[in-house]
Amino acid sequence: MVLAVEEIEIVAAGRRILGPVSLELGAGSLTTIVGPNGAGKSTLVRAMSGELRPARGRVRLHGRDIAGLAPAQLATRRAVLPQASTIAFPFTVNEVVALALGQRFDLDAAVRQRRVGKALAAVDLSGFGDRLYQRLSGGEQQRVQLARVLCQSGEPVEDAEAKLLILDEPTSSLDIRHQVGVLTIARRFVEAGGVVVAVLHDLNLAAAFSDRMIVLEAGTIAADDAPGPLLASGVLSKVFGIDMTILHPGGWSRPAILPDFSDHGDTPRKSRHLPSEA
Ligand SMILES: Nc1ncnc2c1ncn2[C@@H]1O[C@H](COP(=O)(O)OP(=O)(O)OP(=O)(O)O)[C@@H](O)[C@H]1O
Repeated sequence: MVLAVEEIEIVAAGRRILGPVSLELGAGSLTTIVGPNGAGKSTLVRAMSGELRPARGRVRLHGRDIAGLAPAQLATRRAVLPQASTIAFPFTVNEVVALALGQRFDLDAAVRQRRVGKALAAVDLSGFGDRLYQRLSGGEQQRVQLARVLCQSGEPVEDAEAKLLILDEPTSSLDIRHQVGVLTIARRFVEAGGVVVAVLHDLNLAAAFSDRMIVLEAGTIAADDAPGPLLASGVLSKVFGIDMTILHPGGWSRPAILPDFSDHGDTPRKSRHLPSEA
């Protein structure tokens, strides 16, 4: 098992905001975490990354308690894309991505530059290296941050250990092509033996790309299953409090979800502006 979350509880401001939660992530799997605003998704992935200490329970990475791993040991085993990243200094794109290699004194300058270039190419930003990060668009900045994460992780498996990527809303600022691009990168990473866990708000993307979806509701796991059976169970309608129509264009493995507005009068299909209804 690459990551094991064992009965963790996170307490903030005297209140339990997550838990108890238990789950395991194995090599070669892409898991998405979905759920309403405030359900505890970011809290869970911050605990998985070792950033937040649980009040109870523990997180093990490759069998070792994550709380006992030094930052440099953590950095070579897991890489984290946080929900928001601000860079206060006028760094170039190359410099931001190279921050990922800060602790890797074993890598010489040529190897570092090669890794930075490879990561930028993966996110479709070749040629952006000398530009100032602060002057990029929101979506470009998000892709630079993903490049930083890819640069840090390197190969999906090294020394027979699968690497873990933790991505908190990696597609929130991206256009549709780059959303698909980012999740394709995540899929390639797991197909090469790595592990990815991603928080996503887009249920269609989550269903299309993940092996497993975990639904969080009020700090606990409401469902944990492969996308097909999970969507069929109706749990998403219950947790989000909205009727949904599930389409199955490609069979169970690639369902698509549409919100169902049919009980609420004005639906997009019944718009007065459609020529057929004029
Ligand atoms: N440091 C904190 N102190 C007090 N409450 C907190 C703290 N951090 C998070 N919370 C609360 O814990 C709950 C879970 O927050 P979290 O950010 O994990 O939600 P989320 O599922 O990621 O939400 P979103 O979809 O809006 O990003 C929220 O109600 C939030 O207000």
